Amino acid sequence: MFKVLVSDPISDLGISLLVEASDISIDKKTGLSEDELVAIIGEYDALLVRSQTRVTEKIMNAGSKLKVIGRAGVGVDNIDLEAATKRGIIVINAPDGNTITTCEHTFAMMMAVARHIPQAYLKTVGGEWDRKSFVGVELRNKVLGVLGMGRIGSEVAARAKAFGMNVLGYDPFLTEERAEKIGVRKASVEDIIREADFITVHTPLTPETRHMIGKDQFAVIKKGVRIVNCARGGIIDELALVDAIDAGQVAGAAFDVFESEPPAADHPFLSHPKIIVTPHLGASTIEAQENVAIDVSEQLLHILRGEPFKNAVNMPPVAAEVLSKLEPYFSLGKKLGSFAAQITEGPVKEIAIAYAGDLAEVDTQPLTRHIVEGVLAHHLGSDQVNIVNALHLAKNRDVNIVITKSHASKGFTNQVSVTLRTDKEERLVAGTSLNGFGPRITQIDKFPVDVEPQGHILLISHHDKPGIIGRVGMLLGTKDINIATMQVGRKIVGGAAIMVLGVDKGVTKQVLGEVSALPDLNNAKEIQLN
Ligand SMILES: NC(=O)c1ccc[n+]([C@@H]2O[C@H](COP(=O)([O-])OP(=O)(O)OC[C@H]3O[C@@H](n4cnc5c(N)ncnc54)[C@H](O)[C@@H]3O)[C@@H](O)[C@H]2O)c1
Ligand SMILES: O=C(O)[C@H](O)COP(=O)(O)O
Repeated sequence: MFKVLVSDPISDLGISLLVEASDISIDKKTGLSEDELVAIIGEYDALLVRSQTRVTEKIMNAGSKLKVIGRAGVGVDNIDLEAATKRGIIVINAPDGNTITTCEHTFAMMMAVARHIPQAYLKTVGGEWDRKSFVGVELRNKVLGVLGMGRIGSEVAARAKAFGMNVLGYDPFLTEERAEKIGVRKASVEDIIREADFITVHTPLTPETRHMIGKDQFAVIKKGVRIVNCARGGIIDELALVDAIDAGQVAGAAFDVFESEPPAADHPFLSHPKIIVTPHLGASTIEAQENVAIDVSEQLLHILRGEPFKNAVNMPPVAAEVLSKLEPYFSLGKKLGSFAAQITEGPVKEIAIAYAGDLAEVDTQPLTRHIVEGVLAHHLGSDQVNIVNALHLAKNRDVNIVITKSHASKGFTNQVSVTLRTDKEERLVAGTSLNGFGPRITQIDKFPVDVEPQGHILLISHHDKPGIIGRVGMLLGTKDINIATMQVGRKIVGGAAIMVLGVDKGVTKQVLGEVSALPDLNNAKEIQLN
């Protein structure tokens, strides 16, 4: 049974998938402090949050069973991603579910600031019939500058066109072709600052976007501009904005987000007549909350159940067509890494991975993660390593990872080989996935073999002499160890050879010692693959 803690208000309908799952138990505890979370997080396999819960390193360190943090929404700036990656905790989000909702809120804010709606409402309900103070402006024929043309920015641009606005878009990834397709003019930040009557920001908050519009930009910004921020507090310098409004440079602003949330009671936005605010409501619709909760719940279930998943924030995304090529090799890759680690003496200095065949054509990094996980888990413990932190842990331990690729694959469609280098030796294990037969180990060191990577395996190195197989079989028989499969490999008659035995149960060190002591035998090792 997996335990999931929901620590922010998340749609009940959206998480019904989790509620109904027989292998999941859910606790909802919202509004907890960091210390309160630290005290209970140790019980949970997964944590589900929105933007209120700050998931700090301290909380993760206390989450000894924590495998995944799900963010029902886009922004993950409330989650310490570096700490999560270090600890191998997968962070997932729901990037698509609240796009339209936030875009619509942006529009509501833009229209509200253009027509002074909140200010007029307050006066009207206060008993005043003031029609003079609230003369607004039309959106039609105005220039809208959109900073950040991702999911939300692009939807805002599309709606702005329907309002007859001329849209300028800036985004480092906006190509001329895409701009043309969306119907916006590709512009620079400077163009937008100089030309736009309305500016709306839709970027994440990064060191680069922090105070993207600040004192310097307000000094040259088009007089009378109105500014909307439904993305993240801090993209626009709040104090510089207040000064620019007071100086008559900016006509008004509409903010859904703040540099610090909730803002202090004396925050200048809260009492400014030309600034309208909402309390981070961009994603707060019934539809969006259901969407994001459904998306994140689905992914969370996949992760807890060990199934493939998408939208991991602390791992690069994998295209569906790449994933379909790599997926048959994930379990094999981990087993090759584990096999190699179990037969290699000394601390690993280098993991050399060779991809041959069709695999050479795709981005194999996800598979590399599984292989490195297999290698490191043998030494660090399988509860300490996973595909999220495997590369990070290898780097921290100065383990060099070398990848080579070639199109030739010795007759197999694909072959993956893992070579571990230590101060003492270099060992190689290679494998493939055979259509209809599944994963196979195809080579151990220089010896070609055909071994199913499963269960208890005895790897015996010996001299190729008559009678040796019988002696090993006899000895194991007297110890009540049944041999399920057997493979022998040699390069030349009478030379060095290996024997790979699949056995039905584990072999004690003592039995291994006795096998190794048999005449013409060099050594025997047991490998366990789950
Ligand atoms: N107010 C809310 O409740 C709410 C709801 C949803 C999303 N958001 C926030 O809105 C923002 C946009 O969300 P999205 O889903 O569109 O994200 P997205 O990733 O689809 O788009 C962000 C875009 O910003 C661009 N960008 C990055 N650095 C930039 C820079 N220096 N200049 C210009 N563009 C830059 C990226 O290239 C990307 O295209 C995020 O900050 C998200 O957290 C807020
Ligand atoms: O990044 C997001 O998805 C938005 O800021 C929404 O945050 P919320 O889930 O706390 O409303």
